[in-house]
Amino acid sequence: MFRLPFTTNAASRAALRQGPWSAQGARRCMSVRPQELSSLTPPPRKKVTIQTLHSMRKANKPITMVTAYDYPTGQAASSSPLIDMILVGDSLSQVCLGFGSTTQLTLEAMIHHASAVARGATHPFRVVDMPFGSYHVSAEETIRNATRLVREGGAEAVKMEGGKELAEIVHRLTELGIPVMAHIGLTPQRQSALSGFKVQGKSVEGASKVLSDALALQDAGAFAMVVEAVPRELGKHITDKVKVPTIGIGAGPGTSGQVIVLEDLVGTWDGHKPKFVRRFANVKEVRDIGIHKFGEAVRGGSFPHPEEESYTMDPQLWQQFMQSQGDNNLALSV
Ligand SMILES: Nc1nc(=O)c2c([nH]1)NC[C@@H]1CN(c3ccc(C(=O)N[C@@H](CCC(=O)O)C(=O)O)cc3)CN21
Ligand SMILES: CC(C)C(=O)C(=O)O
Repeated sequence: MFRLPFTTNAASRAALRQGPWSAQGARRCMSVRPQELSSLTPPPRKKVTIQTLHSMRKANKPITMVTAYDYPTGQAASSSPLIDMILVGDSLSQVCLGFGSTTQLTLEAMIHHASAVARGATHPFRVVDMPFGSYHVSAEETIRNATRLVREGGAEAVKMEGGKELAEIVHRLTELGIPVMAHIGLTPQRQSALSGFKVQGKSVEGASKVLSDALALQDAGAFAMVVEAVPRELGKHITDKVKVPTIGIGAGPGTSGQVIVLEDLVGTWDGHKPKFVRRFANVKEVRDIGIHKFGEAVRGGSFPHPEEESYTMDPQLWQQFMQSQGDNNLALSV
């Protein structure tokens, strides 16, 4: 069921479902009577599944994925029918929690945030990152942690960073019914071992390592893979060689889809900006103007407006109350 918060009647729900992406829809909404709306609105976007994603890859229809970290961003990521997948990425650690790297994120924090995203999300397929250390110790512990992400975090699949060394655990999880999205190329959790955030697969050996990781993880059962920060020639070549969807971030236009951090694309993150980030909106500016205007209005005494933005009490009851307090000043003070 397609859920929309904030609305109380069927007509406004239908109008909202039409959404800001459809200028034509908006015009129609204004020109027809509410009871006619439901017949004009397109059906809500169907729930995206692994099968949907595999069909899209086959049909060469680019797949879209954005990150989300909490209930409102889960809703935001679901606000367009053009978004297919949500990633509760461990970039959460930096973008949302203010840590210096993704390695500081705990499993508990990830579960806390992923479950909020799941409550806000509608049709997109939800993937949750396994935090650093949560899939490193043993198969048993990895399975226990992935299970918690599914059961408590609402994950429909988990993602883990690494190459062929993960093939065995990817196979195990897949067999148990926990779909795994691989993450190859630049793996930010290994930032220290890689001596920084560097484009991967630029040398002959490097390119062949990333390709062999992709093939090994596909064979192990990964249903899709993130390919991060590799030359675009390699991004395309890997996509041609594997059958599962490749979702690129800094891997060029030749992958099956693209993923980007939500705060990067809407412009609320003003930290480091990798080359592959495009800012599609400047929400930070709008947000900060709003906050400043609130400050100005309170300082200037124009907020809140006494009638429009506050409550009042029956004058007789107010009088009784003041008398009960032994106070003879009966005038309303505000
Ligand atoms: N806001 C945000 N966006 C992200 O995409 C992101 C995060 N945070 N945090 C976790 C990881 C870290 N990521 C990063 C971070 C930096 C570069 C980066 O600066 N890359 C260099 C490559 C330079 C080269 O080797 O040529 C660049 O300049 O783009 C890439 C990915 C991607 N992830
Ligand atoms: C950058 C994307 C792919 C990611 O893994 C994250 O947001 O954590």
